[in-house]
Amino acid sequence: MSFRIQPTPVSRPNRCQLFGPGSRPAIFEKMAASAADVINLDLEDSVAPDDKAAARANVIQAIGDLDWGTKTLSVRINGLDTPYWYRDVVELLEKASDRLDLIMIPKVGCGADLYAVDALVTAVERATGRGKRLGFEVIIESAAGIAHVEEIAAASPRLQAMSLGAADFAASMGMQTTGIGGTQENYYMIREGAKYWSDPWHWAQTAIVAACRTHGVLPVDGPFGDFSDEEGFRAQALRSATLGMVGKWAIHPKQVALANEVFTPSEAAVSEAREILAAMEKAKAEGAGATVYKGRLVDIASIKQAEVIVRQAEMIAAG
Ligand SMILES: CCC(=O)SCCNC(=O)CCNC(=O)[C@H](O)C(C)(C)COP(=O)(O)OP(=O)(O)OC[C@H]1O[C@@H](n2cnc3c(N)ncnc32)[C@H](O)[C@@H]1OP(=O)(O)O
Ligand SMILES: O=CC(=O)O
Ligand SMILES: [Mg+2]
Repeated sequence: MSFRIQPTPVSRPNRCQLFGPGSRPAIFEKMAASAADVINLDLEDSVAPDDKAAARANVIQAIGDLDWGTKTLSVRINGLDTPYWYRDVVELLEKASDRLDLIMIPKVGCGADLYAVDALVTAVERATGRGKRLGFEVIIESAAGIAHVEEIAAASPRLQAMSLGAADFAASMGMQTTGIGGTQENYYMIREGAKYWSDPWHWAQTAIVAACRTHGVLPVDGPFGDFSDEEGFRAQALRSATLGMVGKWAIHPKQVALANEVFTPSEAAVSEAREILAAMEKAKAEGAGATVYKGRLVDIASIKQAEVIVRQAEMIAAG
C-alpha cells in the first residue's frame, strides 16, 4: 500500500518504434512513410565508427527536411562510454530543427548517466534558447542497467520511455546466445522427456515494467533480430503486451504491422472491457462492489483492469 498515486506516463501511441541507421539516408523517407508511431534514427550500434560524423549530419538534415507527420521523432545517441555522445547531443540541439522530440540514451547503467545528459541538454537548451524541451528515452541493456533500473526510471523528468535491449543485455549478462530476443533453444525445463521452453527475458521485462509504472515511464520491448520469423516476433510481442509493455521495436519494416497489431487492443478485448465497466456500473447502482460477469468475479479492481484496455484503445484512436 502507498498513499502515493501512481504517475501516468505521457499519453501518446508507442506501439512500434522503427529503427534505421543514420548512415543510410536512402531509407529515411520510407521510415517517415511507415505506420510506426515512433521513429528512431540511429547514431549508435548500426553505424560504423568511420561513419559517425556523416550519420550525425544526415540525421540533422533529415529532421528538418522530411515530413515526419505526427510521429514521435527520436535519435539514438552514442553511449556515455564513447567519445561521440557529447557531440551528438550538442550538434543535435544546436543544429537540428525543433521537430526532434526525443533522444534515446543507450546502455544507461545508473541514474547519474541521465543526470549527466540532462545537465548537458539543459545547458545547450538555455544557451540556444531552443523552444521545445527535449525528452529522453533509455535502453536497459546491461547488468548495471537492470541492477539500477528503478533509480534510472526516477532519474530525469525528461524521461518518457524505457526499452529492453536484448542483444547488448545478453552480452553484458554473459548469456550463451547470439539470438536477439525470443525463444532460446537451451532455456527449457524437462518433464517426462518433453521439453518446455521458458522465457529468459521475463524477469528483466517485469523489472522494467515495475520501475516504469512506479515512475510514470512507458515500458517498451526492444529488438527481435530474426525478421523472417513473424510468429516468433508475434509471440514475443504478445508476452510483452501481457506483462504491461506498450510497444516493441521494429528493426525491419516487416515488423511494423505486427507490432501495431499486437499493441492495439482488439475490438473483442475493448468490448469485453466496456461490458465489465457496464456490469460494475450496474453493481454500483445496486450497492454492490462485486458482481459476476460471464461466470467470473469482477470487482472494483476489474474496473481498473478494464480501464487500462479502454484508455489504450482511445489513446490510439485519438492518434
Ligand atoms: C540489435 C541491436 C540494435 O541496436 S537494433 C537497432 C539498430 N539497428 C538498426 O537500426 C537496423 C535497422 N534495419 C536495417 O538496417 C535493415 O532493415 C536491415 C536489417 C540491414 C535489412 O536491410 P535490407 O537488406 O535493405 O532489407 P530488405 O531488402 O528486406 O528491405 C526491403 C525494403 O525495406 C526497406 N528498408 C530496409 N530497412 C528499413 C528500415 N529500417 N526502415 C524503412 N525501410 C527499410 C529497403 O530499403 C527495401 O525497400 P525497397 O523495397 O527497395 O523500396
Ligand atoms: O540496442 C539494443 C540491443 O538489443 O542491444
Ligand atoms: Mg544495444
